[in-house]
Amino acid sequence: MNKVVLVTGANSGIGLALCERLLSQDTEGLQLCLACRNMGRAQAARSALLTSHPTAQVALLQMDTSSISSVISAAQEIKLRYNRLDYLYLNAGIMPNPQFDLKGFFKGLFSSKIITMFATGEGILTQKDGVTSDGLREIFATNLFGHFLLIRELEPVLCHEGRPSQLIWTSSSNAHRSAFNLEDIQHQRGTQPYSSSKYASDLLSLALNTHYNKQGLYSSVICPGFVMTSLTYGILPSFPAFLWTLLIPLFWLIRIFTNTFTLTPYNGAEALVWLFKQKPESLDPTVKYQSLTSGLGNNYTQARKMDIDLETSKALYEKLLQLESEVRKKLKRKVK
Ligand SMILES: NC(=O)C1=CN([C@@H]2O[C@H](COP(=O)(O)OP(=O)(O)OC[C@H]3O[C@@H](n4cnc5c(N)ncnc54)[C@H](OP(=O)(O)O)[C@@H]3O)[C@@H](O)[C@H]2O)C=CC1
Ligand SMILES: CC(C)CCC[C@@H](C)[C@H]1CC[C@H]2C3=C(CC[C@]12C)[C@@]1(C)CCC(=O)[C@@H](C)[C@@H]1CC3
Repeated sequence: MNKVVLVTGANSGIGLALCERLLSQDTEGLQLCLACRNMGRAQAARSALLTSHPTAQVALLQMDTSSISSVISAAQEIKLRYNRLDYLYLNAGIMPNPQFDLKGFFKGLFSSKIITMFATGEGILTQKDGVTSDGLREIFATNLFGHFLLIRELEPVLCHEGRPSQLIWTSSSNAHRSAFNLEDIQHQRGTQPYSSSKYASDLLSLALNTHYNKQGLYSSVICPGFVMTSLTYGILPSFPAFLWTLLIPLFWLIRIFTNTFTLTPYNGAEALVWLFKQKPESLDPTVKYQSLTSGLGNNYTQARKMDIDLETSKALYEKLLQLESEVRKKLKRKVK
């Protein structure tokens, strides 16, 4: 039977590399659906995939994860097209208006935290967040809440006892407990909305396992490591792409000390591909699966314990349900 795989944010970077790698493993037995906000870029990604895999089944779906109405209509379309989804990769993500703290970076270079700084970006990155047309914080809506709503909408095609389905989140080692506040889940008051949204996805994944495992739905999180994509190029906007390329030998050197410098989308997708091959029942819901690349360039996946607890994950889940009911009410009023 064909496996149906839906990937959000599939038109570039890690999402696109994941699609390419899945098709390289099994072109015939897969039905891929690329869920993207920009259909022009989605078409280009589909053409690229079909060039290397001409017989592959690659469908497109328009979805903007930051928009409630877009997620709801995309979910309706998915339910019309497919009886079941085997894998849902929750990969779309943004880090808009990043501010790189150069002073903090140089301070970190000469401190004992140098490896942690390169592995997690801790202490050197903040972001200026925006507000969506639904009135939600943009990073929270795009990285977390849109995906939460999508899962809720897709329950009928995801929950099947006997044949489990998998949710796989592209989280980050930049997810820190200190950036997250249960009283401010959208991170309206702080300067690290990206870290907060990724920490929230770690918590949510645990809560989803608590709620859905009995119904045959499992959730896991991964970190792709530091990958050079449009998201990371945006961190130093005045730095042209060719300068990043010039830095690659330096990054290879750093990789000897921290194998989190996966650098290419292909390498970064390692843990996503690894999870595709695992039995979901055998996975640990309290670990993050990390894509790693050794100094010699070999890829592997390693499980790392997350700094999360069940109580906070349940509390976040309740808050998300409450927010969901509020936005649905608002949407109904708008339609009337
Ligand atoms: N690069 C890195 O070092 C790391 C990345 N990550 C995570 O990996 C994931 C993929 O990022 P990466 O490949 O690096 O970056 P890219 O910018 O290349 O990919 C991000 C993808 O998400 C899509 N996207 C953004 N906003 C929306 C939206 N509102 N609705 C639908 N799709 C959207 C983008 O579409 P569009 O082309 O239209 O913008 C794009 O396809 C993200 O979740 C990121 O946080 C985690 C750790 C490290
Ligand atoms: C110009 C200098 C010589 C080199 C600057 C390097 C930094 C821009 C990077 C060093 C570690 C990187 C990193 C990320 C972004 C770019 C760096 C800060 C992330 C925060 C990107 C998003 C994530 O989710 C993290 C896992 C990355 C961690 C490492």
